[in-house]
Parts: sequence; structure tokens; C-alpha cells
Amino acid sequence: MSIDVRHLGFDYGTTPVLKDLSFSLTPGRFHALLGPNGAGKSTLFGLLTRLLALQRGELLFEGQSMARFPAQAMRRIGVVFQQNALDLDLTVRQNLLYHAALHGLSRKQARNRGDRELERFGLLERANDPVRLLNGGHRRRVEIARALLHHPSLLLLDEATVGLDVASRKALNEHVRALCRDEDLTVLWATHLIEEVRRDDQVLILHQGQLLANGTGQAICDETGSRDLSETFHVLTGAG
Ligand SMILES: Nc1ncnc2c1ncn2[C@@H]1O[C@H](COP(=O)(O)OP(=O)(O)OP(=O)(O)O)[C@@H](O)[C@H]1O
Repeated sequence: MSIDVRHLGFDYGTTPVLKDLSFSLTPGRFHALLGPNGAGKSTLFGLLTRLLALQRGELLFEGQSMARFPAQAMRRIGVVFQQNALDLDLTVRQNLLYHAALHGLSRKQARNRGDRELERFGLLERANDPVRLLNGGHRRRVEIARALLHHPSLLLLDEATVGLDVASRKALNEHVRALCRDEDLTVLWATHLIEEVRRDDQVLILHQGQLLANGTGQAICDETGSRDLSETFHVLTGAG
């Protein structure tokens, strides 16, 4: 699904947090939204998911204004927020069924789709375990599976790997890339970790509410005359 963000601005009180952001997301591609803590990534996610009300600018989903057609847009978005949002006492499957019901899926449809997602994530045998028994990486997988139940075209992930060890972070990142490739899913992956970004990704670098770079990782490195994305990030944001 194509997304166009046009001249987006947002203030908390009198403090400007997003400043005239404009960019597009290409259907079926993995986009990394890279920014240090406090850059404005979660605020941008809040606007894309309508948790925050639009103040300035426009969001277009498939060319249509989100403000005018909010329900249609929301049906096509799956989101994984920074904080884990599963009920720890419900089983994995119950968490999925509940979410599916919110999206209006029948119980049978929900069960079929849920089991398919769990199988894809290697978690089907854990379906009847309370989420509390799962490790952090597996809980994140369940959240992604849940976000995909209603078959969205756009998947938003806000610092999805926070709190995970290096191996789980890598596995999760690779899993989402595979989804993007195999399912033609448009992905926006917000992170402050440069190692989660690749040179052939579409990369958006956000710093203090401004977009400092937008292009493939390679193109951004070339533009800034940097050896790698880590150096580019440091040159542009001063962050390590
Ligand atoms: N509810 C709020 N009220 C006032 N200021 C806020 C609020 N939420 C965020 N901010 C401020 O807005 C700025 C951007 O925060 P935001 O959470 O969007 O950034 P971020 O890039 O997601 O960072 P992090 O990864 O640390 O969450 C920060 O300076 C933050 O302190």
C-alpha cells in the first residue's frame, strides 16, 4: 500500500516535535525509520495509527486522505507498539482470537488465520500456553502474528526489538523482512539501532523531528560521503 506523508507537523503543547515531514512509503518494501531516542518516531506512529490527532499536514493512504476515510485506512494497517501489549494470563491463541474478534473476524476465520500465523512463526505448539510462559522474543512474534490477522497491507513496528537479546533481535528483524518479501507487505520499522538497517533498505533518518535523509541506505551513504550507515548516522545526528 502506498503511503504519502505531506508536511506533517506536531507539537506537544508549545513544543514542536515533528517539523514539516514529507516522505512516501513504497508498496511491498521494508523501510527503516532510524532515529535516536526522542527523535519523534513514536509520535509519527501515533499519527499514522490515529492515536494522536492530526495537527498539520496530510496523510494519504493509496492516494486517499486518512482524515476523510479513517476506517478504510485503519483496516489496512497492522501495528506493533513499543510496549508489549499482550494479556500475559491469556493463552497465545486467546490473545489472537480476542484481537481478531475486534476486527470482526468470525471465530472460525480467526482460528484458521491465527493458527496459520503461529505456524509461520514456529509457535503453533505454544498456542495453548499462557503468554507469561513465553520469552521476550516469542512474545514479540505473537504480537506480530496478531497484527497480521486482519491481513493488513502496511505493518508498523515501533522499536519492536526493545529488550531482546542480540540473537532474538536479529531473528525478529529477519522474520519481518521475509514477510515483506513473501507477502508484499509494506513495512515501516522504527529503530534507534543501526545494526537493524541494511544498505539496500529504504532508510528514513529522523532527528529532532526533522527528516535528515530519505533514500536507500547506499544512496544516503554516498550522499554524505560516509563509509557505512553507522558513520552516516553519526555525521547527521551526532548520535553514536
Ligand atoms: N505525551 C507527551 N507530552 C509531551 N512531550 C512528549 C510526549 N510524548 C513524547 N514527548 C516528547 O516528544 C519528543 C519525541 O518523542 P517520541 O517518543 O516521539 O520520540 P522517539 O523517537 O519515539 O523516542 P523513543 O524511542 O525514546 O520513544 C521527545 O522529546 C519526548 O520527550
